[in-house]
Amino acid sequence: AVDDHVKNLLISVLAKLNGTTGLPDPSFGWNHTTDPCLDGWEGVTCDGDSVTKIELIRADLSGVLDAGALCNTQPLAAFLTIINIQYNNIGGQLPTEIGNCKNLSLLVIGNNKFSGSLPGTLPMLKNLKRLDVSNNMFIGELPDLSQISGLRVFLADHNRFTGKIPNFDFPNFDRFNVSFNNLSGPILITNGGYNESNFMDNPLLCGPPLRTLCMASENGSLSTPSGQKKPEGASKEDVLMYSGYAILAFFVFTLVAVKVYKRRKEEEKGETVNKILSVDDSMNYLSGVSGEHEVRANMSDPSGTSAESARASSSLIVLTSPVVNGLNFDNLLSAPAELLGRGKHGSLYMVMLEEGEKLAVKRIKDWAISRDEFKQRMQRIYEVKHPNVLTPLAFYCSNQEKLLVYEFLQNGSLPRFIHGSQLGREFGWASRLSAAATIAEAIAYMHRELHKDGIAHGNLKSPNILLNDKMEACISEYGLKAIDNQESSIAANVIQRPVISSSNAFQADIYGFGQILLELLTGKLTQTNGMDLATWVQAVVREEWTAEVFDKSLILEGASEERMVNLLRVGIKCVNQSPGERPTMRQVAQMINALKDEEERSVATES
Ligand SMILES: Nc1ncnc2c1ncn2[C@@H]1O[C@H](COP(=O)(O)OP(=O)(O)OP(=O)(O)O)[C@@H](O)[C@H]1O
Repeated sequence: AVDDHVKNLLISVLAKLNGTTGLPDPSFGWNHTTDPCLDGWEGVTCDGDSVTKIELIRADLSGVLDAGALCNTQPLAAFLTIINIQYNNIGGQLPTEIGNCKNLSLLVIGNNKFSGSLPGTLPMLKNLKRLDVSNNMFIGELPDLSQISGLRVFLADHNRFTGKIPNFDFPNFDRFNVSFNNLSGPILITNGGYNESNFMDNPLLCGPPLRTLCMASENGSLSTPSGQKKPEGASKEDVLMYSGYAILAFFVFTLVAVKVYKRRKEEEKGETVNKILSVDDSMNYLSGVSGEHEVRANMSDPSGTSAESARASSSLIVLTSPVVNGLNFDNLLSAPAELLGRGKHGSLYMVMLEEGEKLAVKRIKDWAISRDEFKQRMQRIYEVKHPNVLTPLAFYCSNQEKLLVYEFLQNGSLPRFIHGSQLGREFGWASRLSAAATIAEAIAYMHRELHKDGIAHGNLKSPNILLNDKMEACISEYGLKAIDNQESSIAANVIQRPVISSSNAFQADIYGFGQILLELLTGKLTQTNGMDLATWVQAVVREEWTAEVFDKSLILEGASEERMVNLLRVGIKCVNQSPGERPTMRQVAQMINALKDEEERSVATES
C-alpha cells in the first residue's frame, strides 16, 4: 500500500487542483480510507506501490498545481514519470519545485490558465520527452531546454512568451510549436521539417520558415523586424542569407522607383489633377538631383481630363489626409521598409518615415486592371469613406506594379486577438460582438455605396481586419483586388448557381464575413489542419452539440450562450453554399446590431 504521508499529500494536491482548501471532489475517489494503487483512484497509475502517473485530463479542475508538495515528497517525486493535467482551468504559476520531479518524462499542462514565467528549473528535468505548456497565459522568456537531449515534443504556442527562441536542439523534435506568442529575433534553424505554422503570429520573429524577412543592419548583423540585434553565435551563412533577402527587397523597391522615374520623364505637363494632390519630381531625390518638390493640386476641378489621368497615373497620388500631410514619393522610397507579409495578392511593407510616422505599403503584382480603372476604383473608395474602412492615403499605378499606402495600425489584425495572445489585452465576448457589428455595418455601407461601381472588398478575411488604438475594427484592403471570375466562383461557391461576376464578389464578401464570425465565435483558424472551419461548424451544429463549438474562453467568461448561438446562426447563413441564399450585408448588420443591443440591455440590467 502507498505510504500514508504520500496518500495525504496526494489528497491535498487534488484538493488544491479542485480549488478547495478542504477535501477534494469525492467523485475522483481520492480519500483517506482507500488506497491510490489498490483502489484505483481516478487519474492515478501505479507501478506496485509507487504512483507513477497523474493524468487528470478535462477533469474540470480550476485550482492550482502544488508542484512543491508533489516534487519535494519522496518517494513520490522519484517515481513520478507523467503529469498530464491538460484541458482544465488550472491557474497560478508553475512552481519552481517542478524541477525536483527529476524522473518526469511527460509534463503536459496545456490548455489551462497558467500565468507567470516558466520556472528556470525546467531544464533540470533531464528525462523529459514531452513538454506541453501551450494555450496558457505564460509570459517571460522560453527556458533553454537544449540540455534535455531526449526532448521530442515542445509545445508552447498560444501564450505570451517574449524574447528570443533559445538555441534548441531542433533536429531532435518530432513536434515543436511556439506560434501565437510575442517572441522576437531571427529563427536560426538550418534544417528543414519546420513550416510557418510552427512559428506564426509572433510579429517580431523573422526569417524562414516565416515569410517575414530579417533586416541586415549597417554592421552586417541581423536585426529583427523591430530592429533588435541578432544574438551572438549566428553563423556567417545565416547573416549572408538574411542580408541577401534584405538586399533583394531593397532592389525590388528601387526598381519600382526607377520605373516611376522613367515614366514620369516621358510624360509631359498636364498640370491639374482631379480631386487629388499629385506629388511630382519624386525621383529627383533618387537620382541625386536636389530639387524643390512642387505639389500641384486642384481640389476644385471635379472632371479630370485624360491628360491629367495620364499624368497622375504615373506618379504617386496622395489623397488628402491629415495623416500624411506633405507625403511625397521621396520620403516614401527612402524610408526604411520592412516586409511584414507576402499574401496571395502581393507584399505588405511597414515603412517608417523620418517623423516617426509608420505607413503600411501594399505592393500588388500582376493585377490586370487598366491604370484608369485602378485610379477610378481608388478614388471611389476614397470618396465613399467609412470611418471603419481604411482608405488609401496614396497610391501608385503602373502596368506591372500597384502600390497602395495605408495608415499603419500598431495593434495588428484580428487573428492576433482571437487566436494569439495580445499582451495585456483581453478580447472577450463584448469586444468580439462589437467587432462583428462594426465590420458588418461598414461592409453593408460600402456595399450599398459601391454596388453600382461593382467594387466589393474582394478579399474579406480576418487578417484584413485591423484594430485601431481604440480597439475598433477597421477593414483594410477594400477593393484592392477585383477577384477574377474563376477565383470568385470558388470563394462564392457559385458552381450550382452562376451569377454575374461583380455580384459574385459581393457574395464572396458575405461568405468571407461569415468565416470571420465563425472565427470570432470558435477561436479557431479558417483552415485548421487542412479542415475548413465552415464545414466543421456546420457538422458540429448538425450533430447538436452546439456549445462545444464555441471558444472555451467565451464560455469561461460567462458569455450569453443564447446570443452566441444567435450570432453563430448568422455566421452559418453567411457561409451558405449557395450564394443566392446568403443574406445581404445590410440584413446581416441588422441582425448583429439587434444582438448587440440585446447584449447592452442585459449588461445594463445586471449592473
Ligand atoms: N495597415 C496595416 N497596419 C498594420 N498591419 C497591417 C496593415 N495592413 C496589413 N497588416 C498586417 O500585415 C500582415 C501582412 O499583410 P498582407 O496584406 O501581406 O497579408 P494578407 O492580407 O494575408 O495578404 P493578401 O491580402 O495578399 O492575401 C497581416 O498580418 C496584416 O494583418
